[in-house]
Amino acid sequence: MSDLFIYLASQSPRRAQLLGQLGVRHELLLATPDEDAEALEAVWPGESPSAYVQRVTGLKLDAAVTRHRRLGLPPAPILCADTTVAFGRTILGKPEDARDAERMLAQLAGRTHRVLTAVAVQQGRRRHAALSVSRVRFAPMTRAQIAGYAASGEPLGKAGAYGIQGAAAAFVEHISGSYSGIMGLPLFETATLLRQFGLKL
Ligand SMILES: Cc1cn([C@H]2C[C@H](O)[C@@H](COP(=O)(O)OP(=O)(O)OP(=O)(O)O)O2)c(=O)[nH]c1=O
Repeated sequence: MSDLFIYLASQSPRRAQLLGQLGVRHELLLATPDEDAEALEAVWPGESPSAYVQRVTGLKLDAAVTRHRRLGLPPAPILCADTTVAFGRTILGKPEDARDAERMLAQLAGRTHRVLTAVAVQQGRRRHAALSVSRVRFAPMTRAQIAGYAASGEPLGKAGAYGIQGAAAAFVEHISGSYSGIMGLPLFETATLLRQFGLKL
C-alpha cells in the first residue's frame, strides 16, 4: 500500500475494481463527451492486434494527459489500458448488439483465442507501458447457450463479447496468462509499472 494516489483514465468498472485489489488509491479522470472514443478505437488496415492495442492505449493516455493539464489537477501518475480479443491477426472488438455478440461467441466456441491488454502510465514527461497476452480456450457451445448468453446483456461493452468474471466462466475451459489481464487490467504488469513511479507495492 502506498500514500501516493494515481489517476485512472478509464470508464471501465472492472479496471477500478482490479486497481482496488492492489490497494492503490485512485481518482477517475474521465473523458469529456467531446472526445470521440469510437474514432480513437478504429483499426488501421493491416494493423496487428498487438500494435493496435498498444497504439490505442497510447492515444487514450495522450488524451488523459491533455485533460489532466487542462483541468490543472495536482500531479500524479495517470494510468490507461485497452483490451482486445484476437484470432490470429483478426481483432474482435465490442459487440454492437446481441446479434453481433452471438456472431462473436460462435467464433470463440470450441477454439482458443488471445486476449491482449496494454497498460500505460505517465507522469510529467515519463511514460512506461506494458503488454499482457493471454490465451483462452472456450468449450464448444450449443446455439441455445450462445443465444442465452448473448441475450443476458453481459457481452455488451466487453471486447470479444464475454466477461471471464461473469457467466461466461462456465465455458472457459483453459487459460494461460493473466486472469486480471483478461478482465481488463493485468495486475502484475500494472504493479511493476507503478513501482517505477514510486508507489510502494
Ligand atoms: C475479454 C474480456 C473483456 N472485458 C472487458 C474489459 C474492458 O472493460 C472491455 C474492453 O474495452 P476497452 O476498450 O479496453 O475499455 P473500456 O471501453 O471498457 O474502458 P476505457 O476505454 O474507458 O478504459 O472488455 C471483461 O470485462 N472481461 C473479459 O473477459
